[in-house]
Amino acid sequence: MSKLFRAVIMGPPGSGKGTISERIAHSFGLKHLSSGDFVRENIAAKTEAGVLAKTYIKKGLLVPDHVMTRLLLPRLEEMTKYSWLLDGFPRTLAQAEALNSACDLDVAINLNIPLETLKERLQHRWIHPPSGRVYNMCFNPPHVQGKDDITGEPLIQQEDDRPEALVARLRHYKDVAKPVIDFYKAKGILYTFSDTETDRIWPNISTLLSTKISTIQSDARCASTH
Ligand SMILES: Nc1nc2c(ncn2[C@@H]2O[C@H](COP(=O)(O)OP(=O)(O)OP(=O)(O)O)[C@@H](O)[C@H]2O)c(=O)[nH]1
Ligand SMILES: Nc1ccn([C@@H]2O[C@H](COP(=O)(O)O)[C@@H](O)[C@H]2O)c(=O)n1
Repeated sequence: MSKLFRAVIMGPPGSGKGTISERIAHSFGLKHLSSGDFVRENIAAKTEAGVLAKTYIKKGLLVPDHVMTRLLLPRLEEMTKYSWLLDGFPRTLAQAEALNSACDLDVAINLNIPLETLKERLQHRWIHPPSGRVYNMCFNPPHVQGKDDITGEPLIQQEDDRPEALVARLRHYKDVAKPVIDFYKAKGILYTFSDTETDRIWPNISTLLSTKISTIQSDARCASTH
């Protein structure tokens, strides 16, 4: 039986986590678990955690660790039989430690994208909330402006993408990201990718994952024959 592969992808708002996660899920057959989409589902469903989370997101702040951990860890327990890529969690050291107590990770991908690039991208981001599909008027525009390619339903811009909320998000992200990056660096599983374009980063991430996943599968084959 091949060993399961578990990874997280980290980076500031607008760094391309969702975009790259979709490519990874499609290319390597991993389940893409978007913590942001999961939070938005809970907000839409008006769950207790969702109502609480909304009060923080409206101010461009991170949702408290205990709320995010209480949301995500039971979701991961449903995924014990799958290889997965977790997007947007952990965002703090407390979240990383909680995740570490629940499961072992093989790779932590860290996207290092310049501030001006992030601002530019998020000003042009449009999403289709029901599906989570993400568009960008400069990078991947919808076929019909303002409409989702699949359903034709209206696209929206997220409240926390507004320039005034974005400044708070980016400042807050910087404060909390470094201990998480150091945590995974110390574990020897951190891989950082720096560029302004996803299409230039993608081949390097694809090569890393091809190498890591084939190594894990060959180790599992060796273990099963001994
Ligand atoms: N111009 C440009 N836009 C990009 C590129 N990569 C992604 N985008 C767009 O930039 C925006 C942000 O990308 P996402 O994948 O949503 O980034 P994220 O890290 O998931 O963002 P958060 O959900 O806010 O954490 C989206 O509108 C993407 O379509 C790129 O290489 N160039
Ligand atoms: N670990 C996390 C993940 C998400 N949030 C909040 O949800 C918002 C949307 O998440 P994206 O990954 O789509 O950006 C995000 O802006 C945070 O407010 C969080 O607090 N902690």
